[in-house]
Amino acid sequence: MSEQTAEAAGAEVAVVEDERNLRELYVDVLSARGLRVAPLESVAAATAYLSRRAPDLLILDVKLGDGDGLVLLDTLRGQGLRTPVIVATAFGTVERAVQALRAGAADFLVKPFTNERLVSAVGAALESGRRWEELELAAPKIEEKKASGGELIGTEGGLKDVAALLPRVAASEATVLVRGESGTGKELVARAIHRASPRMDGPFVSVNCAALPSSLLESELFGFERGAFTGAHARRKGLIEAAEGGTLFLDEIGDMSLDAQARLLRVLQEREITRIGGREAVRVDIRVISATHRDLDAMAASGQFRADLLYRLAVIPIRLPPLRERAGDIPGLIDHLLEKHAARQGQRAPRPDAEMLRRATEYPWPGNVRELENFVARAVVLGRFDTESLRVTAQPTKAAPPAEPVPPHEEASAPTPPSPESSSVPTLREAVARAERAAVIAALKAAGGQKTVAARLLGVSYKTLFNKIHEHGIREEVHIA
Ligand SMILES: Nc1ncnc2c1ncn2[C@@H]1O[C@H](COP(=O)(O)OP(=O)(O)OP(=O)(O)O)[C@@H](O)[C@H]1O
Repeated sequence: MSEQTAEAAGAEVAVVEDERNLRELYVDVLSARGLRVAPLESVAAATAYLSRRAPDLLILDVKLGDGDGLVLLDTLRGQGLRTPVIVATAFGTVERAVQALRAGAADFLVKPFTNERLVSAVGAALESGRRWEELELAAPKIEEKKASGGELIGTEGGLKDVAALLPRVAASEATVLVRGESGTGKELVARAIHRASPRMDGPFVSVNCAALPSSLLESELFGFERGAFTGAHARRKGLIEAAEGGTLFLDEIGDMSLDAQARLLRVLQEREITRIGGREAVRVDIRVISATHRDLDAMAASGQFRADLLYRLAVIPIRLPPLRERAGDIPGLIDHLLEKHAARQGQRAPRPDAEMLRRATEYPWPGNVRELENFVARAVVLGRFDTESLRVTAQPTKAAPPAEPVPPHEEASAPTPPSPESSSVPTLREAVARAERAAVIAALKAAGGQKTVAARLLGVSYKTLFNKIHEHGIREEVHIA
């Protein structure tokens, strides 16, 4: 806890442990590091203590004389407790640990543990609590700029109808739900609607619901009042209020927790919000456009997404087709993207030849227009099309079945792409990528699809896991399978 001790000195740690010896051990070890320790022997004592005080860290035994620590943790989180929690358990199974992390624990200790393990877990949890506070209290990361965005190119697969519909959709105040695979242009469409709407001079606030753990997403969206939780030293407006007079774009809405969904439903019904920890309702004038690549109907049928919210979000549903369903649009898109990137990079665009166009239209583009755009941007930098990458990566290997394609541009951008002759022997880069992908999928499965939990199991940050999921093209079904 060396560096962290300085941060943590004087921090208050509440320890709920029914075994006296262990309680005393916590007090001895942690007080020696300059922490203030409140020993509590039961669920009842913990409940009474927490109703009066908000410690900086809570250490919670699972099996307590008068109850279950995880049930207590669940209740406390439900009541809005934001304090980081370490769960200590003698039942060192992965299931129990996963359960603890799912209930919102920052870490878990398997008994018996060493003093060093205790000290390092406490240091890290206090540090993460501090970082979390900083994150919460930092100036809001609001993307409040006017919506910029390109033209919607293409006509195939129903895109022509979408383009024809946009002006009417823009003129209305109706909520819009844009569905489509990743990279099909959902955000592009949302921005186009905003730009053509009477709200065009207002902000376009884009929020990626999958990029933040659910508790953070709620406070980002709804804001909070001073004292709503530890570290909420000042009132802060949320992103919904920041979108006042403009458009709120909720990307990856299928990743929103059920709690946040319930709050959002109230916003849509009543056009007002209540900040976290607040009582006063604040009126808001926003238009909501949301997007998802998930099957929200199936999620609603299985109770993972609120059906009543889905109806309200999808007053105007728009489906964007994957690029493989509109291969005829590919040459036009290539021209458009070449112009865009050549202008941006101040370079001359290479000219596409017939062979490249043939391969490009046959290639399935699992990353859709975004992948095509990366391919074109790379061509502008290189001064030539990396046609070979389309051929190599268009043939999925056994390790990357079509159901879960790995975005090929990752491999295509490798310094030494694998040669066709060596396809039975993976390069080290490929082998590492496969192992990494398998580990991410295994962790997501073990964590029941909860990314916060999976990230902890993998020993990486939430953001790293999020990036890896995208990098390896792991589909959402895998998360919850
Ligand atoms: N029809 C299109 N015409 C021109 N550019 C497009 C088109 N569709 C997508 N793009 C471009 O492709 C890139 C990805 O699009 P966008 O971010 O809108 O996709 P998305 O569906 O929101 O992706 P994700 O679900 O991963 O967030 C952007 O740079 C966008 O401008």
